[in-house]
Amino acid sequence: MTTLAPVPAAEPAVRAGWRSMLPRWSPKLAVGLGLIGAIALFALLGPLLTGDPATIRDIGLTPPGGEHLLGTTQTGQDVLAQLAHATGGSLKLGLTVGVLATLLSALFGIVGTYVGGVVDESFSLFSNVMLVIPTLPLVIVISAFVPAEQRGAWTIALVLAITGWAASARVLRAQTLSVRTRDYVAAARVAGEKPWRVIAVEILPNLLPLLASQFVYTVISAILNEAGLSFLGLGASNSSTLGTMLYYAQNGFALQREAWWWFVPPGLLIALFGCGLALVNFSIDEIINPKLRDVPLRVKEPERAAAPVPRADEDAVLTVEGLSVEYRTERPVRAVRDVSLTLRRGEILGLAGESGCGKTTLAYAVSRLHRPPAEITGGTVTFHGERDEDVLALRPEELRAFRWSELSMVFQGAMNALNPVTTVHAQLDDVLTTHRPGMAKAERRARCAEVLGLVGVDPARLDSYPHELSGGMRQRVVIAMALLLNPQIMVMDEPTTALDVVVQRGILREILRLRDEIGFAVLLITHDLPLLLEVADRIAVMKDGEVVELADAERMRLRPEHPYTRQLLDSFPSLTGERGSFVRSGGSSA
Ligand SMILES: Nc1ncnc2c1ncn2[C@@H]1O[C@H](COP(=O)(O)OP(=O)(O)OP(=O)(O)O)[C@@H](O)[C@H]1O
Repeated sequence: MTTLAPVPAAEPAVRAGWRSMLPRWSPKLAVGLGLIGAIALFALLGPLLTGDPATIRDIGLTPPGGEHLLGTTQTGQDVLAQLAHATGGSLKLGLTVGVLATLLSALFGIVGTYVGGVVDESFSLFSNVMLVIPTLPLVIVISAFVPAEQRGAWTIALVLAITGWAASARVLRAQTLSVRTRDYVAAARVAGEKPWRVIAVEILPNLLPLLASQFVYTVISAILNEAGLSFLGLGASNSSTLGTMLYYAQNGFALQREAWWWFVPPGLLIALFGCGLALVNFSIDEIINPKLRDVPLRVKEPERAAAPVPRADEDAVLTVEGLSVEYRTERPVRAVRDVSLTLRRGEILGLAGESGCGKTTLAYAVSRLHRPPAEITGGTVTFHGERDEDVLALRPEELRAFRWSELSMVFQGAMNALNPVTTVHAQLDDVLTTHRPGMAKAERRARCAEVLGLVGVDPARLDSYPHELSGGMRQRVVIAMALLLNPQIMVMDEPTTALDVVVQRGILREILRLRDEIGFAVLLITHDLPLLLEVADRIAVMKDGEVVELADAERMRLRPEHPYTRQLLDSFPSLTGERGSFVRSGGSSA
């Protein structure tokens, strides 16, 4: 595949090596790391700066002030000093439980599932049993069973880890079952990779966001559960945690005595720490999934003043003028460069070119379906309906109406776009209820049956589910869906590539017939130039994001002008049955 040359842009600077693996610095990540860092620093340095938290003074329940920044407890102990020690205790306990429970859930949820058979069944049974045992009573029983003097922080951590892994293991098992059957995992197994490597390299990276969120959840619930246990007097006997602080505040009637400084700071710290972990967790998705790394989550489309281009040709239905699209990634790619095209009413305009030349990007941009990091950097797309409309300047509600009513789309692999759990009728009907709310039910059903008939599918199939149809039938249903509202333009990107040649030709013949009957225009994208020579009226050839030649199909077949068009034509078996030079010189059959 040809990849376009990166744009020689100065910004954004390319991050090299391992740094390119890191998520982009975002406000979320900064706030999350800031919160965790500040709390961890407070836990580390606080005890050194605040003195002994156990010192009893004769100034019980003093509100925050100069000498005691966070006031004192009932027995005159400094709340700030207690908070610093307790934060350290809670963080250690939360992180220990988080690590232990995550390891247990990974063992039972991932390894067991990957190994399969009896191991999976027994691991799954054990997880289920652990899941149905009510956690809090079990924790209370185990904690109560251990004598108070032996009930240290480690014992509590162990108890919480043992009771806290099962739910995560269930979730991980479900996800592992799904990932285990994916093609790339099967390919790794066939390639002879060892089981531990398949788990570590193929499966685990896909589960990391899940593991990370389970870890965050376990840490937070460990801190909260420990607070609950301490509250009941079953917490660690030899350590101070935020939970024990809350326990003593409760016992000292802090709430009734309006001593908010005793219980608000520990509660607030638990909430802030959870918030920080959750924010960092969002950024972990970016580390794992390269697709998310460069994509701004929210992109505000630039406001454009409508600049419709008057039709140059009486018959024009769509004019694309100087359109440029760029992928704003680490290495920006100018996928479409200054493309100008005119689509005439009722014509089939073919768009051909090798893989990666920008055909799909152009189709998405024309339909305004491009998503970040793709950005339209220049040009106009004008639809010539009752009046000329600048498609790139349409507001969201105008765009929604424009898309299916005036311009519909059939994209690569569209037959997989059908929802497997609803009938063909329900899916066709959805389009009508959205765009034609005034249409009666019987009328809608009749229209759905009519379009199915148009594309050569028996209307009796309306009540079938997609899995009950062949690939060719599903593809026809998708085309029927695109026809429902009688659009003036259909953008078809490789609409038949997944089908065998006979079905492919059948569907294309159907499209030609429908075009003759209904009169819509088609922008037909494919890298199959000979196919375009058969069905298209005019053909545009793209290379490296630019249209290098645009001509009538007949002229292009007989007298291709651009060397690249000639090369492309030569690379297919010729229409007269002889093989093209590319195939011959390659020495192998195409
Ligand atoms: N999300 C993306 N981020 C960065 N670059 C991208 C992205 N999507 C596509 N590209 C690049 O844009 C260029 C055009 O891709 P596009 O999918 O439009 O090609 P195409 O002609 O439709 O190819 P094919 O026929 O294989 O589908 C390619 O160089 C591709 O690597």
